[in-house]
Amino acid sequence: MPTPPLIQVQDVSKQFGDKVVLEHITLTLPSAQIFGLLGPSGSGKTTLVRMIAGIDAPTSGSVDVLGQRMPQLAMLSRIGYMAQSDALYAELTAQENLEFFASLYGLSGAKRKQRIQDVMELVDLSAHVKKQIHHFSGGMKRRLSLAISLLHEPQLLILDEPTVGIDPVLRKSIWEELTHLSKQGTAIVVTTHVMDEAEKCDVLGMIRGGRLTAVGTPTELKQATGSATIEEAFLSYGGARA
Ligand SMILES: Nc1ncnc2c1ncn2[C@@H]1O[C@H](COP(=O)(O)OP(=O)(O)OP(=O)(O)O)[C@@H](O)[C@H]1O
Repeated sequence: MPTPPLIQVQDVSKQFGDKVVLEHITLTLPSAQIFGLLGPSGSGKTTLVRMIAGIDAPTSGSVDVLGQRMPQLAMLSRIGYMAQSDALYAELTAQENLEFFASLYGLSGAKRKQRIQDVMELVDLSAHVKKQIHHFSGGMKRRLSLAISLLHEPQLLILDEPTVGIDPVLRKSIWEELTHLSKQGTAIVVTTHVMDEAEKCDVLGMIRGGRLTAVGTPTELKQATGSATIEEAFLSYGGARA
């Protein structure tokens, strides 16, 4: 049997009440790579990635991940999701937050300890594990949220604007890690406003007003529009300045 595509979004539309937020989105991502979703504020990026993560369901159309129809509870252990706003317990320490989420993912004992140590090193927060979250800066909370999404070594990692509020040095190291994870076989879906991040994706989808206006590698999208930069390509596909 042929391997199913990693992600198959088929004619997906989404409405909230009367408001149409996504219209007829069809998108196939065949295998593990870094897929970036670039679009202005309010274009529907979060809505689309939430459906790929299985947190929300389409109004019409279908979403399949690794051959499984979404949303599906059993897929949660294979997907890591980092939302735009941090879902952390402010009264607990970083360690306690990590232990809580690790137990949700069924991690225990030595494995749990090791994974917590690894992900905290990765986001450069090892020195702050004993600190309560309400003492964390915005950037530290983002980094902890990223660490949590990686705890269970998901096959598919979905990151909604992961580097907002993170300084350029750490942003670079996070992107190096995403590239490293991708090379090891983790599929990554990331939403962004930032053009230099978009350049680092293997494939980009441009979204505007709930419609996918273009999909291709950064080079393909620049060539197709005769643009020197992704920002120019994005503008020529009708995007407002992101
Ligand atoms: N639960 C909801 N109920 C009603 N409208 C919603 C809901 N969630 C999202 N929307 C609307 O859907 C549209 C798309 O929102 P979405 O958050 O997906 O955009 P986005 O591209 O991720 O924006 P941003 O970059 O600002 O996060 C917006 O107009 C938003 O107000």
